[in-house]
Amino acid sequence: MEVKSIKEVNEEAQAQLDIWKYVFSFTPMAVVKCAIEFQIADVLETHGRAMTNADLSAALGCSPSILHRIMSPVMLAPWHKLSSRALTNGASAFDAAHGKSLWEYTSENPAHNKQFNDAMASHARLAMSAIIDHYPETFKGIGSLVDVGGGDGTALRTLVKACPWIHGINFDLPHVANVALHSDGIEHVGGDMFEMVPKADIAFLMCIDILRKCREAIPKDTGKVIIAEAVIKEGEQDKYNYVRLALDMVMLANTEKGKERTIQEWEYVVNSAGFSRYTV
Ligand SMILES: C[S@@+](CC[C@H](N)C(=O)[O-])C[C@H]1O[C@@H](n2cnc3c(N)ncnc32)[C@H](O)[C@@H]1O
Repeated sequence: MEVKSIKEVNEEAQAQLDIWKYVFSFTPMAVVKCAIEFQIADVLETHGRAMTNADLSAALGCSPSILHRIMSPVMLAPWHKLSSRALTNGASAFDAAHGKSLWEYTSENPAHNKQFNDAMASHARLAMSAIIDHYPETFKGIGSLVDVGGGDGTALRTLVKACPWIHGINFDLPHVANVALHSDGIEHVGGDMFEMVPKADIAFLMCIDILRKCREAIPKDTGKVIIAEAVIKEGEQDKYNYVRLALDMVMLANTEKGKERTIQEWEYVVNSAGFSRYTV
């Protein structure tokens, strides 16, 4: 395995951070558009004094937890918030725009499927390389690993290249698994993760909501689930928080239930799925 110096790792992390900032630079405008659509300024003006998140969401008829995410001070900076009728109904903004979920849309549009998978692959390449650089111990001694929602298999290709002792199972929806590139040491399996996850020593997730199924897929005593996800740090202003919050807006806009989570929310999700221990 190629070993990078701390300076190189830090420089790469900073470059990735800069790129994420440019990629997501549109999100404050989306938030402002939402604030205008909600007429938040008018609601506050009419109310005549400061409003709590609970009062404001009640006045707007929208979900308090979504409003809280949109109203996050870091994302808002000088302005305010986001939403749409679709969001208050619980469907994603993507659904509202296209009349179907992102996954239905990609399954029916091969060109968009390719574009989306390519975009995810760019993310996977960077994210997996960073994970391997920072946590090489995690992958020692693993026989098999299933990447749940693994897209075109780029994350696994990166992992198996660095750790050739691992047998990789790339699991995604059939329309994604069927067009994934062949690669030695990796098998592609198509299916719905809410129904079953292929058996392996380790389940790896860069997207979430199916922890319970992952728990069933791994050995009871020795199995692990590795989750590569952001942890939102409320009240803290470290240099990555902008990216985490922007990613949360992307989830809000494109998925029905997807979100980035605080450590307390992760704790709840992990405990609810029946896991007794976790390490962050
Ligand atoms: C946000 S992408 C993440 C891709 C990749 N893991 C990464 O982080 O770069 C989510 C992936 O989950 C897949 N997916 C969505 N719903 C699924 C389901 N019900 N069963 C299996 N895969 C699903 C999508 O096709 C997509 O490839």
